[in-house]
Amino acid sequence: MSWVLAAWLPWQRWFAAKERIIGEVTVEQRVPLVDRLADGGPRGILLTLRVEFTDGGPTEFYQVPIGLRTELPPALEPGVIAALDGLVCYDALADREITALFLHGIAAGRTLGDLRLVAEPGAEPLPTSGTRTSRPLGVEQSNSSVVLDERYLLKFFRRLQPGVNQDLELPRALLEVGGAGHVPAILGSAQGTLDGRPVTYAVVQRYVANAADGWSMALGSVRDLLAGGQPPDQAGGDFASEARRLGRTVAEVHAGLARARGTRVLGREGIVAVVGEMRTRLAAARRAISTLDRHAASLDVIFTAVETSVEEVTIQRVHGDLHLGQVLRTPTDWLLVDFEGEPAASQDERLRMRSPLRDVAGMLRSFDYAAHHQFIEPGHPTVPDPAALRLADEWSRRSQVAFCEGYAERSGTDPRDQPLLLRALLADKAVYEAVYETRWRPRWASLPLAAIRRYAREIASGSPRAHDLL
Ligand SMILES: Nc1ncnc2c1ncn2[C@@H]1O[C@H](COP(=O)(O)OP(=O)(O)O)[C@@H](O)[C@H]1O
Ligand SMILES: O=P(O)(O)O[C@H]1O[C@H](CO)[C@@H](O[C@H]2O[C@H](CO)[C@@H](O)[C@H](O)[C@H]2O)[C@H](O)[C@H]1O
Repeated sequence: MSWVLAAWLPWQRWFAAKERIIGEVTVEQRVPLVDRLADGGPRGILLTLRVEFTDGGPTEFYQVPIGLRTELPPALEPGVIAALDGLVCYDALADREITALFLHGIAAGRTLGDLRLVAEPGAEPLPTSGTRTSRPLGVEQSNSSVVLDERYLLKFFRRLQPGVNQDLELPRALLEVGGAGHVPAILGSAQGTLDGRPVTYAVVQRYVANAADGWSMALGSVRDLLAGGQPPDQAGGDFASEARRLGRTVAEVHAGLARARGTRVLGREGIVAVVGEMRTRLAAARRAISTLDRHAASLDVIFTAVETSVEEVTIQRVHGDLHLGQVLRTPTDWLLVDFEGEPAASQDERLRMRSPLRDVAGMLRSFDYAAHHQFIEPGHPTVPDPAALRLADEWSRRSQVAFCEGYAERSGTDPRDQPLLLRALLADKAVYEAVYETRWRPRWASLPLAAIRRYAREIASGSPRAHDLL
């Protein structure tokens, strides 16, 4: 079984270590979930896999809910892993008879081997039986989520790291301080132990059915704008009021996280350490993307400016990977999802306090992505039409400014009032994105690379003025 999984894992979207060569896969834990083989149903097992690599670097752990059946219904075929001893073995994510067990198990407070299924204290109770539908969410994601009865979202954290997952911890923290209005309600979780420490296998949230994700909304707005050919402030596709509202929401979530987990002030030494991380990230990115070499000196100018001129930075727990795909627009509000931080981050990195401007920079980058996404669509000319490019730039700038204004309305401070730090964070995020895209979606890499080129040019042409950043 281990060698079968070793061959199967690298092909899975959620397998994070794409660039490393697997040495060995062993089953770290095996939790029997159900055995209905005798009456034509599935046998379900939750496997925790220990993955070692030939480079001798850090071990990683992944979970795979496995199903075994004598005959596989067609809907489960995409998940097939192998045929084993007369049974078909498959990733059980699409199997309602297995996924519903988590929902019902949480409702009943069941313990299965090392796995504890726990209802969230004070939350709306989950059903103990009778779940009729279960469908994989079917969106681009780093983990795997399933929608049950169009009402509950069961999210399996594929790569397991010891410690309570931040996607559970931070929404809980917000609830403690009465600030959970901007996140989907957490209803339950699956907990276990890994390396002797608690680990979160999965969470159940309220599925927000009547919502549009920010990324799709932004793309729609840009499309409308280009179809009309009017400047964004006169066109139907203007996103500024949504961006302003989103800025307010993000500021409120930051205020909630600060109330719940506190803040600290980072002095010069701490700032130098943070800039050191940015330099390390850039150096690693340059090893993977040689075209970054020509911009490195300019980016370093801004990093040095932060080190030498920024006296102190207030830090706190933040979202960690905020972008338009992580926000949902309901009829009344914006909600934030996925507090896990950047997918490749270690648990220690995820727990670290950061400047809230890191999230602001993530969202500002996202407006830039949405505005320019049209230019990387298949069939689009390699050199964009200058008029379309001008409109896209204007859409991005208006959305960024409106977001900052909304943020300032609620927090009392405009992110643009910290131009050096904001610019360094924007550059750092774009460097992260360049690596992410090169690894996962090479066609998209030109989006952050174009931004890095632009930042480098702006930095080289003089020091940025406070409100002139975006
Ligand atoms: N509670 C929810 N209700 C509705 N849609 C959701 C919910 N949580 C997440 N989503 C959608 O699913 C997508 C992926 O979720 P996310 O938590 O970001 O997964 P991952 O950590 O695997 O990337 C989000 O971009 C959002 O559009
Ligand atoms: O949502 P995840 O936590 O998996 O975040 C990762 O994937 C994102 C893409 O799905 C990636 O975001 C980048 O692309 C988005 C559009 O698809 C864009 O809105 C973001 O601004 C851009 O960073 C994210 O960086 C990565 O960590």
